[in-house]
Amino acid sequence: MTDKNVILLASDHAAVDLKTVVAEHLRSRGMAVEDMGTHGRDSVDYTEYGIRVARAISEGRAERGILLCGTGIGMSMVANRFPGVRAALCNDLFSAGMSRRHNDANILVLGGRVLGDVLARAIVSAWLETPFEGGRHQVRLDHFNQGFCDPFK
Ligand SMILES: O=C(CO)[C@H](O)[C@H](O)[C@H](O)COP(=O)(O)O
Repeated sequence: MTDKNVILLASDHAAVDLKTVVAEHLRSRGMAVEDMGTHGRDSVDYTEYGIRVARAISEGRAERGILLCGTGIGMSMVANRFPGVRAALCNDLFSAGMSRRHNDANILVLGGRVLGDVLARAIVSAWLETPFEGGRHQVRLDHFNQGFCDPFK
């Protein structure tokens, strides 16, 4: 069973400060946050923390997550390997909205060395508030579920 009101969060050391900003922003919006680490500024591997959130979303333990690393690139690479995960790296507002409207993204990825606090908060709000449009976009997402995008099928 998933809890729609819980957002899973994780980052590496490069984005741990922005993760705190994002967590406070989510709580101020009345959302519950499960912070899956890292919790300090010591150097860690983004892979270890990315899989925590991606696996939980893939297994249906929560509906949405937010991952952060220096650029967001590494976390995106990790998360999109998990079945059912649609992770979107959005370091701008337009992409954040579109990742929901067209891609039904269930993980938002942010770059802690790219974004300032104000823009990061705005991106998170846009991502939370924007609904999926369905229709032709659902047809395309179904292709993922049907193995259409699997290279060896
Ligand atoms: O994975 C990344 C890039 O795709 C992240 O930006 C990491 O945070 C970054 O590579 C960490 O770099 P560092 O030199 O080890 O701090």
